[in-house]
Amino acid sequence: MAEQLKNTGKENSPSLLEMKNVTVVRSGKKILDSISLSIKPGEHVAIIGPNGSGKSSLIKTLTKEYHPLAGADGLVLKIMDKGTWHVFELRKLLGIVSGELQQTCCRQIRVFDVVLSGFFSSIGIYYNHKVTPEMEARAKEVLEFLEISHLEDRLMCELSTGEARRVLIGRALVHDPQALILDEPANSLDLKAMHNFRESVRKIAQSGKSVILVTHNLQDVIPEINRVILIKEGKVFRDGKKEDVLTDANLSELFSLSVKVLEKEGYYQTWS
Ligand SMILES: Nc1ncnc2c1ncn2[C@@H]1O[C@H](COP(=O)(O)OP(=O)(O)OP(=O)(O)O)[C@@H](O)[C@H]1O
Repeated sequence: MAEQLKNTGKENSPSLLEMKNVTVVRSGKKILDSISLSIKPGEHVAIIGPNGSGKSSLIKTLTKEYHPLAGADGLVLKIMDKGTWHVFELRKLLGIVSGELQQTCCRQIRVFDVVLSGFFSSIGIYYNHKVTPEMEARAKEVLEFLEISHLEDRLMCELSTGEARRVLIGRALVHDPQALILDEPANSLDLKAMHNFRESVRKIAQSGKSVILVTHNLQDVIPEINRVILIKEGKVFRDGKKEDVLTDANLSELFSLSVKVLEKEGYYQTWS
């Protein structure tokens, strides 16, 4: 407990996420190796690592797609201070946007229905879903907030990658989750789409919701993020204040490549 408080400095608030000694084995290989980290509600964090370092596996462990090795010494995996969650409850608590989800959602479904389906952790609305006027009003509010109301009647499969990514943020936000988790959010976005996407994420971060960004690209790290966790070979390699962690030495060691880090107006870039 004392260790956890020392990490955050916020003595009385519960953790949004808490992991201690989390190890995940798939196909006989340790893909997460004794991960320990704690994230407070409202904190904005970037989780950065090279391809195959374990970033997506970390998210899948949070959403219970992957399970930690039972019996590890001092194992803790808690979300909002609770160890046991129904998987649907959990998905509502954490709004998740990933490339995988985008592929799954690329169907003949109306944008408005995709956003509404965030209430049901489904993709699209089905006969057993009871959509209330309050839900519809909230979906409209979210579309407005993200400045994509004009897309509401379009079909998901007809949207550009950038448009679809913002719709999925809407789906993730509609049920007012504690945190928005973005897994490789800016992949395949062009300059303008990336700019629009970042502006939407900045607005969400400024609204007080936690933003947890998982990426291998420093350019995705919005200025509101002030903590960075580096993941290497399934382990936490560095964890701390953005300006202390995003250094030439750390990034060179992380990517096993001589890298220079450039910072401009709150945004970071690497040069190798
Ligand atoms: N279900 C699985 N079965 C076997 N190996 C897996 C499984 N899921 C992940 N892995 C392996 O675990 C390692 C970490 O994968 P993960 O997808 O978490 O990496 P990542 O950091 O998200 O990579 P990327 O940036 O390429 O998406 C990889 O070596 C991957 O092949």
